[in-house]
Amino acid sequence: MLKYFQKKYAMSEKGARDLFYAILWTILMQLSFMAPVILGFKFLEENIQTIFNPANTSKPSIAYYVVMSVVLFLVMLAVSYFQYDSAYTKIYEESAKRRISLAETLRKLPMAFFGKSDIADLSATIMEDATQIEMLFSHAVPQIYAAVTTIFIMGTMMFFYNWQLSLAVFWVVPVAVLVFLLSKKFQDEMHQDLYNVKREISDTIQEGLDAAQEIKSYNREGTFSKSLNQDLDDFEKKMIRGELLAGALINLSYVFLRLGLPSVILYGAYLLSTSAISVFTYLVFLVVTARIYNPIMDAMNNFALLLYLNIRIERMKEMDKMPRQDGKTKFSPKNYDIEFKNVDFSYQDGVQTLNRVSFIAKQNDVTALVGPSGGGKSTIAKLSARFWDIDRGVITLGGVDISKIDPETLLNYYSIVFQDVTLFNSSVMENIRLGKKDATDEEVMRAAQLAQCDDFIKKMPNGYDTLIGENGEKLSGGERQRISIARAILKDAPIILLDEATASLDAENESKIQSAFSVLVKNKTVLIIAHRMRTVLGADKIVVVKDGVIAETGKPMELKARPGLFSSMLKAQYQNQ
Ligand SMILES: Nc1ncnc2c1ncn2[C@@H]1O[C@H](COP(=O)(O)OP(=O)(O)OP(=O)(O)O)[C@@H](O)[C@H]1O
Repeated sequence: MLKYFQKKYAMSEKGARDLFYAILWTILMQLSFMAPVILGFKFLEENIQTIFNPANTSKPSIAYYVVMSVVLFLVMLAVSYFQYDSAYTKIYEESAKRRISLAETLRKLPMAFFGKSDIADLSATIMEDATQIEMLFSHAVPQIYAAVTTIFIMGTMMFFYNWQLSLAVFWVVPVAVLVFLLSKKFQDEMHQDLYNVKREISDTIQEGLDAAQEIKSYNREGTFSKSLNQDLDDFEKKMIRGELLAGALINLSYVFLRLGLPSVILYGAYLLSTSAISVFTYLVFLVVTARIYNPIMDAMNNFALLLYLNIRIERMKEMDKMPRQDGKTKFSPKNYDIEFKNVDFSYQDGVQTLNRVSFIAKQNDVTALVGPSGGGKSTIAKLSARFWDIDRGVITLGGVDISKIDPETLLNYYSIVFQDVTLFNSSVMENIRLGKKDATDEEVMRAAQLAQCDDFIKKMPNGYDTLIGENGEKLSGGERQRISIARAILKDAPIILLDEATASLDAENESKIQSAFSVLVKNKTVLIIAHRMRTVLGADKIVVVKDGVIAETGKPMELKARPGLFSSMLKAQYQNQ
């Protein structure tokens, strides 16, 4: 049973055990709530017998019923407390743990996962899905199991008491359940459909927010909001249509359930007229029938909710199954050479991006990755810091296979200066301090000076305390990159991954960035995606990448002298200048 819960509802072992206890206590609670009714009937039976049969002088003991009532009341209180504790407190604890574990999973997922499922979707899974599932396990699941068990127990007792009247009570249940199940398939499809549309809409909104600048600059606001409105309209129509149809089917099954009471009234009256049952039995069945359908309806409602949430649980299982990037957190490389040995890599199955890539980027050397666009330069640079895990071959840092090292530990050894610099809406000081959390203000300022940031920062209204706006929108491209270089200088990691700016910078910015680079790369292992002649020719080693394979490697002057891809690229660039 516990294993079943764990697997079916993607729960931890403790969570499954807590759910089991929550169900058990809910059953006990429902049974304890029935006990006073039974006691009441017993009391009535004894009194009615005295009314109908005056010869029977045995008086019921009032004291007995008073004591029993008090005892039952205390039992009900105690059981309710345990039910509440197990169904709410414990289940909410599980849910909090589930959120933390999802967040932990996210941290350990390879970057590849984030390409496929975007952030809006992931945060929806963590917050929204986890909240819905929390509700489900604290309310719906214990109630479904408890209702089914309680009704089974009550039904059996009633059949033993009077099987004919019990048939009149229960014939409606299988019919109603059948209609309900018929709607299940339809509801499943509808929910999956709606859920997908909803995800698409949040994706569109997220995309719109991310690309707000582009949408504005290309005057595409009208088109964007038109397509969003269209999606929202579709969603609304689908939802109304789905709700109406599902609602109609569910109501039909409720109508069947409601037919139970008239059946008991009519059939009971008939049995009474033939003296097959006593007035008391008739009364008992009328009272019970009036009450028994509500828990059945609740169970069906909860079951519908469970169907809806199945899709969410499946998605959580999907995330749990993703391969995680783990590894040792203790790591001491003997040097900072990066070596690729026969590395194969693909972003998607069937499309090989890198094919048997082998080269060494030596410590204290600048290794330049050059080659045509789309050849795989950025991929190589990112793989060297384990942004993704490779398909075949090995990448080592100081002789240690990086796939065996925890990604966060590994990243401590890298400074990454790419074009897509992420800046935060806080002060310039804090943005640079990101390179080294505990750096003093003096250290930050010194790094900024070395990265040639000092002059433009001092011109800002509040100097280092100026807020630089969401993603640094108040800064120019060259200034943003210099901030990111300052971060890297502050971090002072032994390996530098650099993506040289492709956008044309003005002469002043260009020369400042060059001097900032030269400070940054001193005595480091430098892997640079190079676009400019000056950088390419100044490198210690060139690795030419084309269509995912290494076309040539060597010193710049050697390659220049030799006919090949590099020399023809050089010629082409000179001709363009
Ligand atoms: N996240 C990704 N998912 C799927 N495919 C990708 C991804 N990133 C890159 N690619 C593909 O991998 C191939 C190599 O891309 P990569 O960015 O490494 O080339 P590059 O040489 O750095 O190009 P450029 O000089 O234009 O930046 C390209 O075909 C690209 O479309």
